[in-house]
Amino acid sequence: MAKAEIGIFGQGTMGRALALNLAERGHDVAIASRDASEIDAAMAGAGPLAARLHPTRSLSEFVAILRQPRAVLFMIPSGAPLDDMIARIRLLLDVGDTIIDGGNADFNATRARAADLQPGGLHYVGMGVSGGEQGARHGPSMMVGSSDQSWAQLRPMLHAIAARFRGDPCVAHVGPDGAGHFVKTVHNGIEYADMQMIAEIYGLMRDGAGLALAQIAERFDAWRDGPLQSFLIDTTVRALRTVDPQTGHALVDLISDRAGQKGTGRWTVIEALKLGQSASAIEAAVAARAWSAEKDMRVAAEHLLPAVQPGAIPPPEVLEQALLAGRILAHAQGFRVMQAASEAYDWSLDPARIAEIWRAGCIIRSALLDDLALALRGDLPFGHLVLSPVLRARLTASIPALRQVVAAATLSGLAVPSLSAALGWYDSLRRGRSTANLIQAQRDMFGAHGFHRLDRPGTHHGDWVGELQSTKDNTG
Ligand SMILES: NC(=O)C1=CN([C@@H]2O[C@H](COP(=O)(O)OP(=O)(O)OC[C@H]3O[C@@H](n4cnc5c(N)ncnc54)[C@H](OP(=O)(O)O)[C@@H]3O)[C@@H](O)[C@H]2O)C=CC1
Ligand SMILES: O=C(CO)[C@H](O)[C@H](O)COP(=O)(O)O
Repeated sequence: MAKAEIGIFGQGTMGRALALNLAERGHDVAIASRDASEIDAAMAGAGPLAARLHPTRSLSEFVAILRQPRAVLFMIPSGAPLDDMIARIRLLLDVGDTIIDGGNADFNATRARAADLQPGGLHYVGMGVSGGEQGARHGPSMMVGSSDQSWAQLRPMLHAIAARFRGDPCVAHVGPDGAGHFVKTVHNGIEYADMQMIAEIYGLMRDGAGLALAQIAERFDAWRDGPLQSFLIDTTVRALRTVDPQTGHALVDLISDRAGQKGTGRWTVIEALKLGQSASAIEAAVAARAWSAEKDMRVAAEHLLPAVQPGAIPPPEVLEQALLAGRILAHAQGFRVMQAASEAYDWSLDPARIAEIWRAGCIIRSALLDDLALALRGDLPFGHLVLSPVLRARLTASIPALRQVVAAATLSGLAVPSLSAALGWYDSLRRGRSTANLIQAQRDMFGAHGFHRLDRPGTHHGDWVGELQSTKDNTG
């Protein structure tokens, strides 16, 4: 008998937590996994909520227990595992049923999957879910890309389980097909930049100022209630204060300094470049993770390349403001990329609503997002957050600190790639006259690419003086 309103395939970290969240809000959920022991563990750990969970042991049993039109949520790795599961389950579904991918997926693949399923009458939803295990269990932030029909079907359940910010559910139908996964991808890109900038400030305190771990934790702790207030600063304080029970050492000092990455940061940068945009602070964060992985080379390089004597590191209040400026700029880059995608794919993304649903539940939730939501609802000259009156004032106050920190780090030979990329972007935007006139001259000289003049219309070429020294050398 069809009993369940939704089915969740994949009972790993996220699938299991979402199933319990739905059950707690009174929804009947069918659960399935390729691994029967995951189902047993999910049922055993559900306590009284087990009454609302319906364990299934085969795909046909899973589909049969779902009310029609069916809604099947996959919480498994994107890519080949998902494609394989879609190929199997589509044979069992009926016209009007909906497949939802709640994992982190490349939005291009989401669009292709939606287009592939549509002729057979199946709906496909790409839904970004953020908040990690705790978010999924007690209230995630969700970014839904779907048809209006699928949104109407899913909305009551998603509203019920979403995180709430002052009563507002942190879930939105952001656009069609790939829009939800695109927005989630950019969310993760911002997450990468925020984490990297926090790590850069930690590095300045550790390697520049020579502070002990407890002192660094104290500094971050003091920022928890100020303008940097956020989930990621909270996680930083907890990380810095956790002691390994086996050794009695600070756990963070025992963790290998090679960062992992599953792809969403990289996708943000790739899509930004494809759209003719730059997300340089996010790119620097992706690159920093990649460089961190080259541990053996770095250890060797420390002895082969000249050391730099660290100079004075700015005081905590300056570090705090610098981190705030960097955070604002990373978000501004992310929102700029989303705006470009919205135009390119005709999505009509509502950036203010996106900021609103990121105010609770997700990994990048922070006090800043409330300001961003306000700024995005207001006047946004040239579509740039850095020009909104709210953020202009914030940046005017905090950019001098960012300059001070980037300068001190540079002179001390301490890498702050994300903070300095953010500052470089800000300084590029801030100049009415760039240096691209020289680039245009070079392009015309070596490739006859042409240029526009300030004093007359049309495309022109230069009558360049002299000859190229390198050409003379080669022919001589
Ligand atoms: N963890 C997090 O903080 C977040 C994760 N996500 C995304 O959610 C999705 C699930 O992540 P998470 O729950 O953390 O991952 P887990 O590794 O905890 O669970 C993955 C689940 O997918 C199943 N699975 C793996 N490969 C296959 C396959 N080839 N066919 C069928 N099932 C398969 C696993 O089964 P088995 O145990 O048998 O391998 C398991 O049930 C991912 O797309 C991830 O990117 C999104 C937001 C946050
Ligand atoms: O989506 C998330 C949060 O929003 C996940 O935590 C994400 O998988 C982390 O990415 P990575 O493993 O690349 O650091």
